[in-house]
Amino acid sequence: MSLHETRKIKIHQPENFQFNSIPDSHAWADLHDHPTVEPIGPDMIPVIDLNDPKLIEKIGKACEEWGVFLIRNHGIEPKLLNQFSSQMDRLFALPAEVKLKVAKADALDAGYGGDPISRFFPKYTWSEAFTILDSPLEHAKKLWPDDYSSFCEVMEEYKKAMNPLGRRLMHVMLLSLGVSEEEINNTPMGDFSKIKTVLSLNSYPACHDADRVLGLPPHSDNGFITFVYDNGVSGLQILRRKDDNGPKRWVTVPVVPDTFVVNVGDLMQVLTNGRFHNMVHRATIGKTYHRMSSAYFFASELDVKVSPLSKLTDPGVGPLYKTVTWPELLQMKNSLSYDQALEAIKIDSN
Ligand SMILES: C=C1C[C@]23C[C@@]1(O)CC[C@H]2[C@@]12CCC[C@@](C)(C(=O)O1)[C@H]2[C@@H]3C(=O)O
Ligand SMILES: O=C(O)CCC(=O)C(=O)O
Ligand SMILES: [Fe+2]
Repeated sequence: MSLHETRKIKIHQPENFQFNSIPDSHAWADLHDHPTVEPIGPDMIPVIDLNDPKLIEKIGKACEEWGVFLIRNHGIEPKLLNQFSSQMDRLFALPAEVKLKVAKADALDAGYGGDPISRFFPKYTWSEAFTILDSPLEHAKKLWPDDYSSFCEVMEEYKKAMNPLGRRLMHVMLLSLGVSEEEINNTPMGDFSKIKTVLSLNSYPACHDADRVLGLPPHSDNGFITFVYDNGVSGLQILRRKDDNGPKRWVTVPVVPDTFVVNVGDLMQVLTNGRFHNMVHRATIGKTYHRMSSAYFFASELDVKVSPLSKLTDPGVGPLYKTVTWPELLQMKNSLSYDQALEAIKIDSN
């Protein structure tokens, strides 16, 4: 099975997002299903310094309690991040007719278009995305026939720099659960050829009626972990998950310079046998500022079967999830209700 065997997507970019009033097709009714709160007090999302002597402990706690945290001192050069942001600006500033030259034919293809999850919701999103599966070269040549190399170089460099960071974090996460180095080496992260990464660039134009539109509907990511980097405009919100006796609420992720947001995805939940939980999040729209973000999905190669680590399965209970590949998860999200994929591979322990 490939990532591409999915339903067709239609491009639903509103005409450069210029409307006097929000069309019904883009007006969401249920954005206030839960209250939105600021990240303060008990809702303060952990910010973790990767040089912290208590790193393993802190990451483990953040994954168990939150499923999301910010990292600083991550080692990615500011110069590269500036170049990366400039290329994102350059891409989304292109006229709509140019971007549509590299439109995705299918929801999970590389290229320009909407995000794959919007198909599961009755309204369109106020966003556009550009997905890089392997090399962006073919698409960049169509977007900038005379000047495509700088985009490709920066995207490749970004992916190359992020890969070891992904490995390092996954390593620390598993160490925090008491998994030994040897066991980690037997997981997909122990073998470079078994990791697959995808880079998605997202653009969320400002909207005068921002409370009625949505950038990305609530979802969890499918891979192990995702790194989000944005242009300093807030908009990402997470659904507070930890059962802290409080009501469910959307917590706005703070904008902290020089950090990445890291979130736990579905494959990580499977690998850790539910010790770490995926994290539901959404992207909201601002009234004044155009937000841009990138999501670097760190997952396993398409044919790698991910199953709970034996070290993390309870002797009497066994694994909680059946073995699954990344495309199988995507496929299940396609054919079942969007949030039922992990339920579908749950092993009934009775
Ligand atoms: C490989 C990919 C990861 C992704 C699906 C995609 O083809 C490109 C888009 C990614 C995205 C973004 C929004 C949420 C998500 C779950 C989705 O449906 O499309 C992720 C997918 C993922 O996490 O695997
Ligand atoms: O834009 C963001 O902050 C989040 C993007 C995201 O969740 C995704 O691409 O899966
Ligand atoms: Fe996401």
